[in-house]
Amino acid sequence: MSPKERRGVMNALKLRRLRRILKKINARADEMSALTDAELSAKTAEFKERLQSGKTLDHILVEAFAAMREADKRILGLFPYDVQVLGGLALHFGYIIEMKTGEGKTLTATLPLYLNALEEKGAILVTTNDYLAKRDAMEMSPVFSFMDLKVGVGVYEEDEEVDAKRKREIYASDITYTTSTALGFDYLADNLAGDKKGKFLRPFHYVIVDEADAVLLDSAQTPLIISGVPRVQSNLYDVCNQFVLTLHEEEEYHFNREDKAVYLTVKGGHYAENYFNIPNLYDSSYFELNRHINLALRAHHLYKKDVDYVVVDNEVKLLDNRTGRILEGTRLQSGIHQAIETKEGVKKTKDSRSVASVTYQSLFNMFPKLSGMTGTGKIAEDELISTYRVSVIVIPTHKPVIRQDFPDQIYVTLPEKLAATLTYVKKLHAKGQPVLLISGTVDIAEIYSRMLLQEGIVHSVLTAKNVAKEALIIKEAGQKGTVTIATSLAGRGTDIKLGEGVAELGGLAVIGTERMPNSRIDWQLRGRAGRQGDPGLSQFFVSLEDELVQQYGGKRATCYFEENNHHQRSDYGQPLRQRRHQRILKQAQAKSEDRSVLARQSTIKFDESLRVQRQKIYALRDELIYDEKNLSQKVDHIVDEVISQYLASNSGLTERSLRRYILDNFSYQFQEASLPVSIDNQVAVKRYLKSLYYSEMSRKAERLQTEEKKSEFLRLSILHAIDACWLEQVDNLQQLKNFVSLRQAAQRSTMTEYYQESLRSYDRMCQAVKETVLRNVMLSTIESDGNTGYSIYFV
Ligand SMILES: Nc1ncnc2c1ncn2[C@@H]1O[C@H](COP(=O)(O)OP(=O)(O)OP(=O)(O)O)[C@@H](O)[C@H]1O
Repeated sequence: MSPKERRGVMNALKLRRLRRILKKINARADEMSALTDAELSAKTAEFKERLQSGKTLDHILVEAFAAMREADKRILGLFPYDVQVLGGLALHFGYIIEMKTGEGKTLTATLPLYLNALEEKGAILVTTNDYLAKRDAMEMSPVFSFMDLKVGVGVYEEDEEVDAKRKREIYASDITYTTSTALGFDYLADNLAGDKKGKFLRPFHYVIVDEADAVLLDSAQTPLIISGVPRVQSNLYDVCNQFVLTLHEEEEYHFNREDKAVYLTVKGGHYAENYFNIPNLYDSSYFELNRHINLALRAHHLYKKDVDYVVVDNEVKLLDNRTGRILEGTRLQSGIHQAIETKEGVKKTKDSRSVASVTYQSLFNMFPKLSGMTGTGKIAEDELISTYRVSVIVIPTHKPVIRQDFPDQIYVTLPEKLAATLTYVKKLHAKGQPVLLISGTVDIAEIYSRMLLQEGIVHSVLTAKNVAKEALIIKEAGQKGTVTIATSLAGRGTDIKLGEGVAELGGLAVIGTERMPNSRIDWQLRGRAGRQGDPGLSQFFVSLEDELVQQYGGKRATCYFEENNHHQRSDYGQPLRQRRHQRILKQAQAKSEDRSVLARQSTIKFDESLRVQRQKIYALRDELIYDEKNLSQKVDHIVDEVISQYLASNSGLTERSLRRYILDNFSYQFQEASLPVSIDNQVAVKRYLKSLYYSEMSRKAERLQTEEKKSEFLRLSILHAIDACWLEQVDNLQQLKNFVSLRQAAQRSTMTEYYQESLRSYDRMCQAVKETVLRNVMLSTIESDGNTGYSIYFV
């Protein structure tokens, strides 16, 4: 049995189990429809009671689905089809469901959301953009309120100030519609809170991720980052920029375009040692220099002006290379932005460091129950299983898909492809068939737009600039005679209904102007036609000059292109018909997909130690925030440990060094003429240092007056210490990651090295936290405002 056949059998088996439950749900339909409105909505309270008395979700599953299905019919006028109930069941059981576009995923999700919200721990639906989150929440909330459940929306207007109290209300809702980005940033913000008042999230419970493959895989490369305090600006940018200008490719540095990797060769390493007059570039004392050389190399070779960024008004601004738009306010992290600024000779901005960051993998893996919906999940199942431990079920369509997917038309050059696409569009347009032309980038979309204008064909262009407006336009893309040009992101998640008489013309025609970096996106694009059993067609036009082929097509494709890239060919303008060209295309796409999988795996591996450390730190913070007992004892213990450690590691203690230690850690005003202990008597020194601590604590206790305030003071002292040291550590790990990737050149086992070093730095951080706690309690000042309030100033 081939892997594909095996998957088919597995899928059928999974569906069989769900179908048995579906049968039971169907059997309850009449009983539910006989209920009055009041009786139906009272079901919610009844289910909750049953859960409280020890029943599980699976006990009430059949009845709850049947009740919610009836509510959907009464309130929304939509009775979920059998396939939607199957989809809903799979979502409840923690699968990612593959449901074709237009099959009604929004309605499907109401069933498992309802069931899982009954446990009163919250159910979250995550979509890809604000517009969809708001739209789905608005459209579905009538049925949830009818069933006595509250709906919250986790996305806000751009200028809206949302405080923790309001967020707490939103996340306390039974069902929250939000986006992956909003949820990620909220998670980080919640864990930066200094007290209970600032916390707003409940522990994660159940989530459904819409467009699961896009969120869980494609976006998973870019972590969400909250940036903060600027790092001290380095002057190494300029010297390293000068240095890399003197290097020769393949001599002193190696550049792999496919892997997007650039690094010094062994010879380059020696050259750097000579250039900077240092003994060993890879020694840890030259960490910063090495890092800056790496940054400069990357700035020069991996980031292209006008492709990856533009320089406007003496500022480097990043471009979104999928849409070609400027990403306002977005900056590259960890010094690469500054390295590009140096390369372009513009003024360097401050290099801010990341205060907190999380990847989608870590975020969604925190949910005890994760499920998702997508039009194209099966292709990526292996990766979804290995990364998220969720498997995929393909849900059959309500009506058979009758869309025709034609084989690609492949041309040698871009102009041939453009001309052929235009001819095809004109042919379809002449008979009134609506056309949706989808391009990979804004540039190409604009070229097509100009060509259509020259032909006098009226059309709309959508480039994902204004999601809400574009949703309205794309809704109309199925009307007779309509031509719409869109980038692959524009208008997704919007249903395209066919206009009158369009079905007879063959339905909507989706035309792809290039193959996308992965076949899942191709299928999503095709899926915009032929929804719910509508007729439709899809056709891709491709050239050997396309980015995908150029980058991943290999030598044979490049040679063939170079030999045939001229007008004199007898078959100029004709599509290439040999099978080998289809094969080249397929292999190029497969290679591009493999690269992305590898890149994601590497991100996950790097993220692993950060994830483990972050969870420990966040748990520690929560313990401090919610559980304040025995803080005094805890701090006593920490102080004792720090002092012992200090004495143990300073056997040759002098009076001068002890004085310095006291000034740095115990009191700025320490002025006693002679120390009242013998420096050789460690026990006495320790006793003396502790006495300094105790007397300072009693001074502070007097100021703070109540036990409650004293406890608050200690809590803040620890929290500040953790936050300050953790901030360093996040930044450290980021730097370490860059540093270690650089060492890949030296063929060491980079991951092992990274894990070992990150563990060591974590231990160092824990020690630093304790030392900072001591300094915080000793050196902080408390100012009372004359009434009952006071402010604490930490060092
Ligand atoms: N059970 C149903 N009965 C009648 N109409 C339905 C039913 N379910 C969904 N629909 C309609 O089908 C259309 C498509 O729904 P929806 O946009 O949710 O599909 P989708 O699967 O989410 O699409 P996309 O993949 O674009 O997100 C909507 O107009 C919806 O009202």
